Amino acid sequence: MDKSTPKRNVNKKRPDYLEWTEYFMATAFLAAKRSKDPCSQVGACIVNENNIIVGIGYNGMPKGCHDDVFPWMKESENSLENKYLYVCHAEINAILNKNSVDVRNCTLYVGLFPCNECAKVIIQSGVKEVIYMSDKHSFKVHTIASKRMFDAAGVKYRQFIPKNRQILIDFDEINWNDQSQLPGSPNLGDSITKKIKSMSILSEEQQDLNSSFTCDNETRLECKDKN
Ligand SMILES: O=c1ccn([C@H]2C[C@H](O)[C@@H](COP(=O)(O)O)O2)c(=O)[nH]1
Repeated sequence: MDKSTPKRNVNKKRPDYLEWTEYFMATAFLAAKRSKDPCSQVGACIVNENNIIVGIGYNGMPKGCHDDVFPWMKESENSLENKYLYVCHAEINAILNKNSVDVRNCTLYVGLFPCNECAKVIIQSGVKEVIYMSDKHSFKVHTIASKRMFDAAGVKYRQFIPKNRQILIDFDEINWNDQSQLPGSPNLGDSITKKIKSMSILSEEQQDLNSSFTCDNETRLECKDKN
């Protein structure tokens, strides 16, 4: 184990677990990493009353409209060459991707306050609450219209205030061979590579592949927008 890692009490509940709201917003931000939009990557995560995720989505081109073919521009004089006529918003994709019968009484976590078109679909689908990260378009008419509709329809909305500005995903964080987790298993060191190499179960070629994997196997979920 890393000498700098503080000792943990293996007989007590882990204190540094993710709270539900952090977990769901982080899931929305992780989904946003799939977006090809060069300017705004938006992710959404829909959760039912039992804290079960029932839909995830991000902004992207519709099926069959290839994202290498359709435009990502935003300021072309020819509006047919701008992305806006084509991109499916994250909220719509999350609702359409649902793996439950419906999303009635669900909560939608989203990176950006929903536009008026998304707000209509959110209301009609029965979502009861929207938790958003950024309200950077609050002064724009489509956001004002969204809030007017949410207020009239009784859809609650509130901004997510993160406890931590960053949540780190480190594929090496969990030491699977830590004796305190798996009594009796050998502690072969912290890195997956070291463990697998010392078990001598991989060919040279596989070990090389595995080493290159461990160079960049860290994903940072950054809450870039503070608004
Ligand atoms: O509620 C929303 C609003 C916007 N989006 C997507 C649509 C576009 O891909 C970008 C916005 O691009 P800008 O360059 O920032 O204008 O965000 C969404 O998914 N949901």
